[in-house]
Amino acid sequence: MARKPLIAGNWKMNLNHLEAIALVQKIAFSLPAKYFDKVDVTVIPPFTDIRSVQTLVEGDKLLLTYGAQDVSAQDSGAYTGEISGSMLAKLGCTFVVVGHSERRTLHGEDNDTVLAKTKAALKNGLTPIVCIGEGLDIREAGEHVAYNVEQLRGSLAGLSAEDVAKVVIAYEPVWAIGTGRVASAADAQEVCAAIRATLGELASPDVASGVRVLYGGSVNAKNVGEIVGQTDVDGALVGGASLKADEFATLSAIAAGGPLP
Ligand SMILES: O=C[C@H](O)COP(=O)(O)O
Repeated sequence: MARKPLIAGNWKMNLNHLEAIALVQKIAFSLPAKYFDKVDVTVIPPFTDIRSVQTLVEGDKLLLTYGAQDVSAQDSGAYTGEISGSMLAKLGCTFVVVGHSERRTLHGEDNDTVLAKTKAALKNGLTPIVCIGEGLDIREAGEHVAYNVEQLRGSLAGLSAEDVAKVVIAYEPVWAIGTGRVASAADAQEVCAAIRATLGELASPDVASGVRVLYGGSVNAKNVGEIVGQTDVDGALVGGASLKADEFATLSAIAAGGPLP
């Protein structure tokens, strides 16, 4: 099944709502409509920026989409500081990142939490970008494939095949995030292929062939071409390089197969 590449820019805790508007305007200006036939491009700003991004995207009829970096597992109620899936859906979000390694590590999110958040996203019509990835110790021990398969199984446990078909998976080796140390294209392919095979077991080979599997970790305009050129890599979850309009537009264009903007 042909899978349209997805480039998702995770801004993390960067840019206020005014800076967000400026960045989205610049990206939209740098990436003309013709590219969007061949690549989906989304920005994932902090919660406080989303309403401003929504107003801009809807007002100017931009073709890029947007999402959130996290979602509560709960529907509503006494959960101070949490943001629900229905709130994000109301803001027109397409995607929500769940289980990013920074949430797993810094906020103690385990697979059960990630699964609950994945379900909350699906329940509200949001596409979860479910993140998995191994630390350096696991990689050096040569246990990275088994580790990622186990994390994937835990994060999607019990989902119906119909729901598995709706998710995006992001493989982000923790040692490659924000370090400038990108996994080789072969490293990315190895794990992304194992992810797809596991999705086939969890749902069906047909479902697995339609799910987008992204790579994330120090992706930039120089390395994105080789990475998304791999059979089982369908795009990228981009951190640092997504904060620079020119670079993000360029790497999106490369993922679209060119030409450069
Ligand atoms: O969500 C994005 C990833 O954590 C990658 O971040 P990075 O591109 O800055 O390494």
